[in-house]
Amino acid sequence: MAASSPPPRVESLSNPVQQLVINGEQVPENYIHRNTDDGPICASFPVTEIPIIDLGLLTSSSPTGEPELEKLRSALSSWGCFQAINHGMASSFLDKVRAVTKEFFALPMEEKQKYSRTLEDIEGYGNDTVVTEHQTLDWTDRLYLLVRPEDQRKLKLWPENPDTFRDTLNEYTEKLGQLTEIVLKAMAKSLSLDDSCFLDHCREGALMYTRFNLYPVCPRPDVILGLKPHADGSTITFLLQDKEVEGLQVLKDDQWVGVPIIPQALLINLGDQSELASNGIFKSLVHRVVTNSERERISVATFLLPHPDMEIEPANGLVNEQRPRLYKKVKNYVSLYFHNYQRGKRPIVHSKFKFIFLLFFISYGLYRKQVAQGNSWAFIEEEHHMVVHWYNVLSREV
Ligand SMILES: O=C(O)CCC(=O)C(=O)O
Ligand SMILES: [Fe+2]
Repeated sequence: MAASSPPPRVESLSNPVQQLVINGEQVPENYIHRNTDDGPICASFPVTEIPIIDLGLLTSSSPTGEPELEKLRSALSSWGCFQAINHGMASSFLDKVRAVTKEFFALPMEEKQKYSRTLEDIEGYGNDTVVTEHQTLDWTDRLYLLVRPEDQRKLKLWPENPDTFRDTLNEYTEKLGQLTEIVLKAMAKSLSLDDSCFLDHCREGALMYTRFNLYPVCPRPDVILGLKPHADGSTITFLLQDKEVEGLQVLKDDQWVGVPIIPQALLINLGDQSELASNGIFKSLVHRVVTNSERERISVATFLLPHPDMEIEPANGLVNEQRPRLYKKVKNYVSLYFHNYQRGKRPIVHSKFKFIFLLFFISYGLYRKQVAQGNSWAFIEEEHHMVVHWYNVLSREV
């Protein structure tokens, strides 16, 4: 092969991390983070209070709901997540979801491998797809299942062991479906938009995937991550954390901070598709998972995604002359997402208008010209608004 030809395409499945641990194998090189632009990997970053939102108050029509809506808007614009309490699920039920997750991962390897994913599919039991030779792998095993729409479920990948697994997942999905409506409506209300603005993305044919994560005990937590930094590609994500073992960290003001465990809470993360639909007012949460040399950890993440044919773009009410349109229209964002994730990149960057700087450049040029001609400020302002207006109109068509 000529020296200039591209390296061969590497696409394969990696072995379950649990298998490496059981076999006592040396940690393969491709799990080690060599150049951490993202700062040191450290499990002991400060644990900080994440905003707590009472979902019962969000649905209340009395004035007590107003401050909670304001809290929600502020949490999603500054953090991109919140701890949801009073969500209608009993603590004993959340414990049951955690218990079936642990029981599944505790099964013998041959039993779990009955549900193994293939290279062509994202669903099933397994680990990262290796897409490039430079990829750093995550220290985690997963069981990834589509739970909605129900008629698209691949039941052959749904464990029959433990025997309560399927019923528990069914009930959990049902309950998260109810919460979805509450949260998406409140998100719209908090921005003074029509109630259906975010909900419309997730009605007919919307997808819901649940991912059961296991982070086995790791011999090198100083250089290995459970999950590399990412923001979810979803509209929102519901995350049920391990009840005892911490590990999730979020990026806040360029610092990694640990997320405390509130056993009865669900952490709700804002995904890229809502950042985009809110024209950047809400921020999708950048997060990662650190590993632990003493205890394994589990978590259960449920991702809510628009139907792949649905076009998502900044809401009309959030694009104006003061706030130009920041993102392009996207469709099937998740396909873009996976391609980038394994390469450690953020796909939302590709949805940003690259030529927003042009807007400022043109405005500045006009400003200089008008000042030179001695025109009034009001005239200059009017011309600036016209430029922004045309930018908004034209960027809609891209
Ligand atoms: O395990 C966690 O706490 C986070 C999981 C997560 O971020 C994901 O599955 O996308
Ligand atoms: Fe995530």
